[in-house]
Formats: sequence, structure tokens, C-alpha cells
Amino acid sequence: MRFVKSLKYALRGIVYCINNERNMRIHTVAVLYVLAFSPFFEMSRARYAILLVTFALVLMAETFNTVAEELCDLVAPSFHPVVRIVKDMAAGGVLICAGFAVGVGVCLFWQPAAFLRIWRYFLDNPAMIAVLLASIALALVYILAGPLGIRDFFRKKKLPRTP
Ligand SMILES: Nc1ncnc2c1ncn2[C@@H]1O[C@H](COP(=O)(O)OP(=O)(O)OP(=O)(O)O)[C@@H](O)[C@H]1O
Repeated sequence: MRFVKSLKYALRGIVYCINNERNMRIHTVAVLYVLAFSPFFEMSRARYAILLVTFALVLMAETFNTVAEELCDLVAPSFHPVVRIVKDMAAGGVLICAGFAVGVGVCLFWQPAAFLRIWRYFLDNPAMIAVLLASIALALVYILAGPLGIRDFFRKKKLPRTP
């Protein structure tokens, strides 16, 4: 089916971006943590809608930044002044989105009572502190090594030792 094929190609593009762009992995981790902590805040459907649009804009900007970088590297692998300005503009697009996303975050999540709820939650559930720390460690490995780095690590472990 054509639709399924198109979906497959689009997902392949997203996976490529996650595998090759550390910033994309940072954005995806940020999305997961914001969603995980959002229940502590007073969130209406409209607020979640704003949040989802903001996520989409940042992730889309990062994806198109990668598109620009890949095309530039294909067309002109060595220094070229046009490549420089194209890459700079693409990076600028991400910066604009990320900057405004921080603004959206402040507007939505500046709720001191919610920070207190989070604090109390972890005081009442110390086991969740361990879960949080473990998740941060996993997130760091995911960001720094990426899915390909993690896969290669486990593949190397499986290889039989050479004498
Ligand atoms: N071929 C090139 N010609 C001229 N300038 C370049 C070229 N490649 C990179 N640059 C300059 O170096 C900057 C960084 O480029 P690079 O491709 O390393 O992007 P990056 O932001 O580091 O990418 P990534 O998102 O992969 O970390 C660009 O914004 C641009 O100013």
C-alpha cells in the first residue's frame, strides 16, 4: 500500500535523524521528561495542545536542519561560502524554535505549587528518586552514544573472543 510505504520512508527519515544528530536526541529526551512531569502541573487540554505544537516545531526544525546539512555536505563537501550561510540559517531556525519553546515552557510551567508537589512526591516515594536517577543515566547514554552506539556496544560484546 502506498500510504504504508510513505509512512515507512518518513519513519526512516526520523530514525536517521535520531541516529545521527545528537541535538535531535536531546530534543526527544526533553520531550519525554516534559511529558513525564506534566501531570504535576495544572494542565488543560489547550495547554497540552500548545505543548504538542511546540514539540512538533522544535523536532521539525531539527529535522530540516539535518536535511540542509546533508544536502550541503553532498553538494559541497569542502568549504563553500553559500554552504556556510545555508547551514548557519538552518541552525538559526532551530535556535528560534528552541528559544521560543523555552518561553512556552516558562509560560506553561511556572507554577511554584507544582514544583512543591514534585518535591513532596519524591520525598514520599524515595524509590522514585532511584528510578529518576536511572532514567537520567539511560538518557545520557542515549544522547551521547545514540541508538547505533548502544547497538555496536552490545554487538561487540556478543562477538566471540579471538585468541
Ligand atoms: N562546507 C562548509 N563550508 C563552509 N562552512 C561550513 C561548511 N560546513 C560547515 N560549515 C560551517 O560550520 C558550521 C557547523 O557546521 P556543521 O556541519 O558541523 O554543523 P553542526 O551545527 O556542527 O552540525 P551538527 O548538528 O551535526 O552538530 C556551519 O553552521 C557553517 O557555518
